[in-house]
Amino acid sequence: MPVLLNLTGRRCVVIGGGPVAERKAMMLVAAGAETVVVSPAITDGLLRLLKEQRQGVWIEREYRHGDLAGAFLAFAATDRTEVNAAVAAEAEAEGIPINDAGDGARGNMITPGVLRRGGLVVAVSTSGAGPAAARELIREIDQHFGEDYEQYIDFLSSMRAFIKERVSDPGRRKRLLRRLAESDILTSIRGGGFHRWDEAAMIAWIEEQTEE
Ligand SMILES: C[C@@]1(CC(=O)O)C2=NC(=C\c3[nH]c(c(CCC(=O)O)c3CC(=O)O)Cc3[nH]c(c(CC(=O)O)c3CCC(=O)O)/C=C3\N/C(=C\2)[C@@H](CCC(=O)O)[C@]3(C)CC(=O)O)/[C@H]1CCC(=O)O
Ligand SMILES: NC(=O)c1ccc[n+]([C@@H]2O[C@H](COP(=O)([O-])OP(=O)(O)OC[C@H]3O[C@@H](n4cnc5c(N)ncnc54)[C@H](O)[C@@H]3O)[C@@H](O)[C@H]2O)c1
Repeated sequence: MPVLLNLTGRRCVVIGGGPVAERKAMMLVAAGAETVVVSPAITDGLLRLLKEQRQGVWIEREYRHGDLAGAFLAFAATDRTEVNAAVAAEAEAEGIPINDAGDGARGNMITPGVLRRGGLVVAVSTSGAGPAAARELIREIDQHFGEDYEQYIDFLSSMRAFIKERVSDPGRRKRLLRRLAESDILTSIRGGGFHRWDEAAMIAWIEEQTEE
């Protein structure tokens, strides 16, 4: 069951500082998490992120039991199986979800390949069968989702908020939201002929749907 987590301000701990840890930490910082990396050495990319941009904290030493205190999520990404296993055991004991980059099955959460277009999120997972294949599929999907989707999601977001604010009857609201999802706005955005709707246009659309 894939879920999207809101990580804003949440403490997330990454153990290890190689390219794999860098990928996980970048994702956490982008999600607004309070990111903590514990590792005696880190990649240049992580150094830039954590020290120069001050987006997160680098604890410059090996993992110690207790490093996961207060963590919302934990990531074990060292190149040492016994360390990753110890991190996984601490997380398990503390009830903290754990991603083990060296052994997907030992952890209880895996990171899928992800494509984002504004609010649109496409995730691809092979359930650990072939992570490189997940990455390739994302590249393929990437070609099918242009910037037009970003505009489309923006439009859906403002229109949905407007409908929720103006239409109180649940049945009518549901019908309108379904019509909205079925509308050909995306086609018109793609054709280049779409202009942001003002309040009058939104009201007109709602009335048009109600008349039919
Ligand atoms: C999608 C992506 C997201 C991300 O990491 O953020 C991701 N792996 C990526 C790339 C990648 N990983 C590996 C290669 C080398 C080729 C190969 O082996 O196939 C490449 C390709 C590359 O680097 O180009 C090796 C590898 N990966 C795992 C193991 C251990 C094991 O098998 O359990 C080993 C063997 C290690 C060893 O040999 O020791 C485990 C996991 N990797 C996952 C995710 C989770 C399952 C996702 C799924 O399948 O749904 C899972 C279970 C746990 C996790 O890490 O969450 C990311 C694409 C990022 C992007 O888009 O750029
Ligand atoms: N999940 C994935 O996507 C994926 C992809 C490739 C490899 N892997 C696995 O993940 C592991 C890490 O990959 P990498 O390329 O980043 O490895 P790496 O060897 O480049 O980096 C390992 C990092 O772990 C740190 N480290 C070592 N011992 C530590 C300790 N006791 N406490 C804290 N940090 C410690 C090192 O300082 C280093 O920064 C690999 O060994 C492999 O098993 C996973």
